[in-house]
Amino acid sequence: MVAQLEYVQRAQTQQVQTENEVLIFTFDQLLLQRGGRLGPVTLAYETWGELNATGDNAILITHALTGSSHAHDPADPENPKAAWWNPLIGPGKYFDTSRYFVICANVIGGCAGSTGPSSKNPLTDRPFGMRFPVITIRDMVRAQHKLIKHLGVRRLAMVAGGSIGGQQALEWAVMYPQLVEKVAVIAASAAVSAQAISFNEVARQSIMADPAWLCGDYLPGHGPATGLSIARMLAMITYQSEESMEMRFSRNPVQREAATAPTFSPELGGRFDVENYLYYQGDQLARRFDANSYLYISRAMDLYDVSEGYASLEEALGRIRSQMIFVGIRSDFLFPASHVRWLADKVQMVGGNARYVELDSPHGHDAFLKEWDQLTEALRQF
Ligand SMILES: CC(=O)SCCNC(=O)CCNC(=O)[C@H](O)C(C)(C)COP(=O)(O)OP(=O)(O)OC[C@H]1O[C@@H](n2cnc3c(N)ncnc32)[C@H](O)[C@@H]1OP(=O)(O)O
Ligand SMILES: N[C@@H](CCO)C(=O)O
Repeated sequence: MVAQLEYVQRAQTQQVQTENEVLIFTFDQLLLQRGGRLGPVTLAYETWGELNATGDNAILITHALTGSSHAHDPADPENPKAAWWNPLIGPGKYFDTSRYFVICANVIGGCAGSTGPSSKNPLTDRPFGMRFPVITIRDMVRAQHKLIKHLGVRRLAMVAGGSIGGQQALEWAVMYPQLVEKVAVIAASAAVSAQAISFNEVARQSIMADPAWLCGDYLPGHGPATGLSIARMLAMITYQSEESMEMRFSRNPVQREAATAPTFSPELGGRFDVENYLYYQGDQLARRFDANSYLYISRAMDLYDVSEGYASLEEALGRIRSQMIFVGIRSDFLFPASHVRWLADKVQMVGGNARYVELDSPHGHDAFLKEWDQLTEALRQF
């Protein structure tokens, strides 16, 4: 009886607890930045800690391109592989769940429970595929705003994220200046470079060139695995650095059994350890991620320009009221540290409260998923 009552209460608030602790919030519709509307919209999210009575101890964590709501795993809290920001979240950690109510939601366009191209189009009862509308970072943030209102959050103590998560964090500061006390923008800038767009476009072309892509109408489990895997191989190069790849792989021969046997002559591929690493990473992503989501989210990353819709970049950044920290990574060539520093300076120039910190890491862009001590130290400067 009690269980049934709880179910009814949850259903009334459109919040349903699933087996793996991922919660679901559904709302009617979202008006989209590029026109049109999406609805109903579902967000899959997780929370850790308790919201206080005044509703002002919440922290929103925003994820990157292939992430999910699973930023923390209380069942395996010391394992960085169990959840993507596990070493930063938990009781006594930087995002201290004994004091804060930490929230992370899968972005719209994603494939980890939130509405995306693999969701059913209510008009056709089939997956959206390429009928999914173009979505932007601002759309993702507006959907998150609905979620935090639904959860009873009155003011966010912090929004923090890296890469596309950093773009979302920045957008929070500009769109909802009164709602956020502190914002951490990690390895992200005001808009990506031509070089970053180029890498993303080659990745998308490799997905769309795979005959299994079928113009986006592939059946679940029968997607363009080869195209997606090549897209990830390319992207993994951009998440590292020449320095880290030399350190890790150099010209070493394969050190372990090939992850996916290449179909061509062994003389033409699969000889070097770094090749094997890329095959493995490509294969892993093809198993866990939806190719159409990759197209849409990588495009949202390209399209993001914090000044869009404002008279100038200064006008956009002049809206910021939060205390800002910008974290660059010395060896990041996808979001170069100089671009992150430039943005921090711009925020200061328009009167904002911004600080820049640089991680002295050889690990390239993905250092925000590895350099736990440096990240904690940088964020502690808040
Ligand atoms: C933040 C977000 O929102 S996005 C989500 C982030 N998560 C991901 O990207 C999930 C995929 N994970 C990864 O790519 C990585 O673990 C990162 C980016 C977090 C760290 O990258 P790395 O420094 O390369 O990590 P690591 O050394 O653990 O290697 C990653 C994998 O490659 C394998 N690997 C490492 N070296 C080699 C090699 N020489 N040959 C073949 N495979 C290799 C590892 O065994 C590991 O496999 P596992 O994931 O099954 O344990
Ligand atoms: N490795 C991260 C970085 C992208 O910014 C991801 O896969 O989402």
